[in-house]
Amino acid sequence: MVLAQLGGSISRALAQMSNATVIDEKVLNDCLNEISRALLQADVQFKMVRDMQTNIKRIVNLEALAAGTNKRRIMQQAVFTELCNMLDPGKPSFTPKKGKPSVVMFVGLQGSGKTTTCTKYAYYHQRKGFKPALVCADTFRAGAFDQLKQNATKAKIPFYGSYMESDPVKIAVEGVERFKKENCDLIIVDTSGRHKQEAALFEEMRQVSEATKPDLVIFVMDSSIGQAAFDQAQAFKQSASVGAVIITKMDGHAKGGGALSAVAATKSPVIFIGTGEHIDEFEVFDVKPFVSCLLGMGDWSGFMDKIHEVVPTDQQPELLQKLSEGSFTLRLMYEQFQNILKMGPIGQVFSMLPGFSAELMPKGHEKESQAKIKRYMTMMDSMTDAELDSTNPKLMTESRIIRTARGSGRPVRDVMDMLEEYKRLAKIWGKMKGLKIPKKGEMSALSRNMNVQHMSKVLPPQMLKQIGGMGGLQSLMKQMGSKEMSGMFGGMGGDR
Ligand SMILES: Nc1nc2c(ncn2[C@@H]2O[C@H](COP(=O)(O)OP(=O)(O)OP(=O)(O)O)[C@@H](O)[C@H]2O)c(=O)[nH]1
Repeated sequence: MVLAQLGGSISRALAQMSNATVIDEKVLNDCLNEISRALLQADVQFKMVRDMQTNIKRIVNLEALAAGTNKRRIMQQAVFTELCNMLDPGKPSFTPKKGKPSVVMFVGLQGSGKTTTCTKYAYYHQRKGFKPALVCADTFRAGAFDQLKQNATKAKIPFYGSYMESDPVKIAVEGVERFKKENCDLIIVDTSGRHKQEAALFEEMRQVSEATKPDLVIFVMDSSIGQAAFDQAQAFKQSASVGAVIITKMDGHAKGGGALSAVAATKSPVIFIGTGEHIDEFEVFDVKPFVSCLLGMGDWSGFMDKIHEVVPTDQQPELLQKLSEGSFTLRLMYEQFQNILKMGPIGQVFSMLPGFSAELMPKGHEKESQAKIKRYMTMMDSMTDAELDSTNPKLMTESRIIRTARGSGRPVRDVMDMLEEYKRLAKIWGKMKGLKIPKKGEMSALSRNMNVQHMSKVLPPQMLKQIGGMGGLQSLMKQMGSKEMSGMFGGMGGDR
């Protein structure tokens, strides 16, 4: 991904700004111009970049910037918030429910990865306990039905299509009716693509949509199309009521900024991204980690922030040490589950540890998520110390899985689910291998900055002004030690 380049350019712009002795309007403008240039190069649409620039100028208080020692962070936070807002259209998309038949129609240009993505989407839901089915209403591309058939057979997903029939509407209607009768709860209709946006394609899409009345229309977009993303997404939105977006080929050389444009054009959220040709190279899309990555804040500082928020202070050095050695074990996962459960009602926990949010705790399903975490912990209670402390999932042989299932009174499938979850998290957290642990002083400086940020939100604005804004608060906390300050102002009610 070329996202790293974007991160690098933004980091350089921020560093230049924080090195300036005096922060005035010009320095701020120069920094914003640099950031805008970097975003444009990453294929974010021009108008969006311009709006973002205006918004940041409105948010960032020049006085606070001048006084605060951590200018870079203040700006970075502002850019981060703006990009997150761009990617969050403010309303979640339709989500299928198990046991209740839903029809989901896929649209997109030829070669965008539509057919592959239909199967990935079906497979993802199948693993979550859905009964999906695939309908090939793509009669335009020779070979489309064969491709879908092959993919579906591999994933053991029922499919419907025809070599003879040339009317996509007829096939779509027949397929949907048939799978409704067969009690499938997620009927996925793959439609034709074209090499470019053209009237015939849109008319066909409209007819299929009218005949099958989908609960959700997903627009599939190739991430490498660059600045064309906005117009393409908008054209699809105008012809079919697109309710969600999936961006494919994020593993390639795409710059990633197109995702922002697609959301803006369709006013619909990105729900998944494709990260490879294989059926399981498909990830739930989570706005915050994506933007962290886009800004190059990613792995290190974003990760640290989250650890500071969720992991108790005394556990932090040990956790970081283990991660730097690349040993994310089941025991570590267990301890992080404990931390999350201790934080109280999950619904109120705004930020979670990296990787823990979207997959494990989808919004609106907090109760189930909490129960799932407890179930996972019960299963881990039946594992041996060697298993918990190992980073090698192969230790969990078939017989050990059966034994753990029996020991915890859970079905074997649940143990396998838990191990899958572990593998997923180990992949995310494994990226921390080789990280440089901050020295003691650096660590407390980091926590202090976190606390300054937090305090500035918690304190009534009047009081913050009296203290001398962000800069005043920062030096005050330095003098008093951030812990005492946290104690002093604790319980004043914050933003979460
Ligand atoms: N690297 C990578 N390749 C992908 C991804 N998604 C799809 N592809 C590949 O992109 C190519 C086109 O995918 P298809 O699924 O055939 O595209 P389509 O949009 O259905 O094309 P039409 O049916 O002609 O409209 C195939 O070679 C896929 O394997 C992805 O996330 N990453």
